[in-house]
Amino acid sequence: MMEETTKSGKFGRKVVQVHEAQQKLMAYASPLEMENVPIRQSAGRRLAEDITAPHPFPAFNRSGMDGYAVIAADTGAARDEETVWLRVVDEIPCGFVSEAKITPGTAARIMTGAQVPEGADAVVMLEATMTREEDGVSWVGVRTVIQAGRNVTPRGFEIRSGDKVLEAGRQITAGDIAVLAAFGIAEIPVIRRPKAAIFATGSELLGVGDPLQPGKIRDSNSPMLEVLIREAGGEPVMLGAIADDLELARTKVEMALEAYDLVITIGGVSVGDYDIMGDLIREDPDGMLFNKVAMRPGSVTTAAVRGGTPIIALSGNPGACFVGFHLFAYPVLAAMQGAPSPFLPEGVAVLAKDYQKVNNFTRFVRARLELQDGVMHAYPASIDESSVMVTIKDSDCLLVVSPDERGLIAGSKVRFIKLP
Ligand SMILES: Nc1nc2c(c(=O)[nH]1)N[C@H]1C(S)=C(S)[C@@H](COP(=O)(O)OP(=O)(O)OC[C@H]3O[C@@H](n4cnc5c(N)ncnc54)[C@H](O)[C@@H]3O)O[C@H]1N2
Ligand code: MOO
Ligand SMILES: [Mg+2]
Repeated sequence: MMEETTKSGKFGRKVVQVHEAQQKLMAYASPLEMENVPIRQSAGRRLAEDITAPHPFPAFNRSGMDGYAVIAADTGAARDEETVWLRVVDEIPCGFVSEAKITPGTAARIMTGAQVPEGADAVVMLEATMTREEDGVSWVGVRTVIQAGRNVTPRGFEIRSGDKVLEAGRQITAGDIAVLAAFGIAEIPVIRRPKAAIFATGSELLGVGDPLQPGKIRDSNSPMLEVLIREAGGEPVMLGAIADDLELARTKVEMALEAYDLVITIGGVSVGDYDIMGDLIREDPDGMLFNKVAMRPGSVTTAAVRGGTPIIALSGNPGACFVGFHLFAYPVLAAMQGAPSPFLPEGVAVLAKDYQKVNNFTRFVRARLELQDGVMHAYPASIDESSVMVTIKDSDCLLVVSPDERGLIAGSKVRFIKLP
C-alpha cells in the first residue's frame, strides 16, 4: 500500500531532456501586448512593430565639408594648373536653405552639414580654394579638378523613405535610439514587460534584514531572481517567503496566477516531506509539463501551466535555482517580449582547467570566460555543487558537459551557454 502511494507520487517521475522541457514551456510563452513608451525609456525594450523610415535620411543633399558648393564641370580648367574663378553668390550656414541657384561660373560658400544649393553638384573644401574681392563682388579660386558628387552626401544615402530600418522583436540599443530620434519617433511601440511573480518556500528562510537564527538561512534566491528577472526585461513582483505549508502555497499560487504573466517559485520540489511545491503541482496532473529534467543541477525543476499561465518551480538549492532560471525562465521571459531567438546564445571555448566530474545527466557547470591571446577560455568554478551559492557570482557562462563525456581535460573544446 505504502509503495503504491509513493510510486505514483513524488518518486514516479518521468525524466525529460532539457530541450524537450524547454519546448513544453515555450508553448505558453507568446508575445504580450504592445505599449508605447517615450524614447528615453525605450532602451533595452523590444520593438512591437517594424519601424519604417518616414522620410529619406539624410533628407537633403548635404555638404560634407566647409568650403564652396560648385558645379563640378566648372572646375575642369584647373587641370591645366589654371585657377578657375567663380563668383560667390551666397553663404549657407547649417540649418538654412539657400534661395540661390548655382549656375555655371558661380559658387556658394557652404558649411559642413548645410543643404547643398540647387544647381551645385560638388563641394570644394576650403583648403583647396582662395578668395578675392572686386568691386564688392566675392570670387573664389579653385585650383583642383573636382568630380561631380564630391563632398556631397546625397539625399537618402543612408536610408530611403519607406525602408524598414528596425525589425519587430529587436532589443533597442543606443544605435537604434539614434535612428528613432533622427526620424522624430518620440513614442516607441514596444512589447510590455512580463510581470513575473516570485515567492520562496521554506520554513528555514529569513529575510535579509533578520538576525541569523539556529538552523535557519537567509533567503538569497529571491533577491537573486529579482535581479535576473529585471535583467531579462521582466518586471519582478516579490511575494516574499512562505513556510512549508501546502495551503499557504496554494493560496499564493492561485493569487499570482490571476495577476501575473509568469509565476516562479523557489524550493520544495524534491522528495522531502515538506517539499510542498511538488505536491501542489501534482494536484493538477493535466497541467503539469514536467517534474524531472535530465540535468544537473536542477534535476527536480518542475513546471506546470494553469489557465494558460506558466508556473516554474525552481529548486531551492542556489546553484540549481540559478541554472534553472537561465534554462527555463529566461527564454520564457524573452519570448513573452517577442525575442526572435529567446534562448541564451551558445559558443565553444577552450577549457582552462580539468573538469573531471561525470554525471548520468548533462551537467551545467558554472564558469568564467576569459579571452587569452584572442581565444576564449573557460574556467570552471572551484565548487559547483547544486547547494553551493558562493560561486554563482564568479560565473558568466554555463559549461555544457554531456553525460557521455568521461571528464574533460584542460585544452579540450567545451560548449558553453553565455549568461546575460
Ligand atoms: N532523497 C533525495 N533528496 C534530495 C534529492 C533526491 O533526489 N532525493 N534531490 C536533491 C537535489 S538534486 C536537490 S537540487 C534538492 C532540491 O531541493 P528542493 O528544490 O526541494 O528545495 P528545498 O528542499 O526547499 O531546499 C533545498 C536547499 O536549498 C535551500 N534553499 C531553499 N530555498 C532557498 C532560498 N530561497 N534561498 C537560499 N537557499 C534556499 C534550502 O535551505 C536547502 O538547503 O533536493 C536534494 N535532495
Ligand atoms: O536538482 Mo539537484 O540540483 O539536480 O542537484
Ligand atoms: Mg527539498
